[in-house]
Amino acid sequence: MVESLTVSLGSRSYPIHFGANLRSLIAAEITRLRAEGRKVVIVTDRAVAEAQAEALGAMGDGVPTISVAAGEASKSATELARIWDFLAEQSVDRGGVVLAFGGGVVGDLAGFAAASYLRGVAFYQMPTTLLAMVDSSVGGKTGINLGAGKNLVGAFHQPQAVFVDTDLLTTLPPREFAAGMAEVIKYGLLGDAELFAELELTPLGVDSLHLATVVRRCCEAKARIVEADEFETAASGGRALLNLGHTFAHAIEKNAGYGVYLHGEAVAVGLAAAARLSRELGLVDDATVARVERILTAHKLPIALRAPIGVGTLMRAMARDKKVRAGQLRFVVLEAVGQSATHDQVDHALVERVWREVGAAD
Ligand SMILES: NC(=O)c1ccc[n+]([C@@H]2O[C@H](COP(=O)([O-])OP(=O)(O)OC[C@H]3O[C@@H](n4cnc5c(N)ncnc54)[C@H](O)[C@@H]3O)[C@@H](O)[C@H]2O)c1
Ligand SMILES: O=C(O)C(=O)C[C@@H](O)[C@H](O)[C@H](O)COP(=O)(O)O
Ligand SMILES: [Zn+2]
Repeated sequence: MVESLTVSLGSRSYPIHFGANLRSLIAAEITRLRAEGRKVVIVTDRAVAEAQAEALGAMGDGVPTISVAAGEASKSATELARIWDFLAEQSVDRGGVVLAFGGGVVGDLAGFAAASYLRGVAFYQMPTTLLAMVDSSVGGKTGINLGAGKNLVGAFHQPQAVFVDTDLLTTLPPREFAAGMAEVIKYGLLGDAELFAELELTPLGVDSLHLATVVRRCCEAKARIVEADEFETAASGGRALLNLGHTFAHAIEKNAGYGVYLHGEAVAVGLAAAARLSRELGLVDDATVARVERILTAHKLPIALRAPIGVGTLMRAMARDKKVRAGQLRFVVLEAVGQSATHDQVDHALVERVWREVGAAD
């Protein structure tokens, strides 16, 4: 059975479909689009194309497909240009449709190619990682990395629809499943204390009977946040809350070298750091920090850097964060488990102390 929820954004509204064997639904959608004379292309990565060859074949029989190398390094200007060239070679016109079949890397990259090619063509998301199902496939943030920092070039471009089939996760490597759990735990921390408590009691695994329910709950949370603040312009709170842990995480990803920490692993260290920063600011107590660290560890996620990176280097990378205004860092902090807020004017000395606590070097 297919269940759906709508992300309500006026003319940019779209459904998120949940169910098993959604490939037949998407195959039908592709057939409908092609019957209307619309050119459909698929963007995926090589590991997904191999692990999910059957699903890809069932959906994309005869559909031109481009595969990028698996991993964060593909979120680059080089790969973006390769996809633009592919779209041109395939004579994709303004009625064209890009289907992103993969994790967050494929979704962000293909989504930005769709946002920019011919000044914008339609795209669909079929996420294949836990992280992409609960977070990156919803909300329309697309983009690539620069040497200077994560996601520094991109666009808001909402998909036409998202197809979430948790059966695709059976081939996902355990380390990648754990990385997705960092974003799930993020949802608990930023606004769903009940979800957090459930995960504390029973860590979620790929075999958990309620996996699909948890995925849907995260999508619902993200949909409501995005509906309220699509372009992340709220003066406080709003969509920026989805960035909990990310001011730290993006500095780690950039400085360790893209791909050394999976995004979710860097977010896990970032969540631990955000909890510690919230304690420094007097917002939460030691017990809350301990709960955050315990739940991350229980889901096989890091809570400290694996190898030291200099505090100065990390602080300089943070200055590139997209939440910075007039040179001031903006952090997402915890007020309790299940309650978060944005916080401006944080003393840099406190941030440096937190970096050292999670393993940064002088
Ligand atoms: N746009 C957003 O709102 C948003 C939100 C969160 C994260 N992101 C971005 O998402 C990216 C991380 O996404 P990710 O964690 O999905 O990583 P990913 O896209 O690199 O996928 C993880 C790995 O798993 C493999 N894989 C994917 N699905 C598989 C499957 N079903 N079976 C076997 N292997 C599979 C991939 O080939 C890859 O090697 C980062 O670039 C991050 O910045 C974006
Ligand atoms: O959708 C959002 O908004 C998010 O912040 C979700 C994050 O998990 C995601 O990593 C996002 O790509 C970060 O965006 P950025 O604007 O901080 O680069
Ligand atoms: Zn993220």
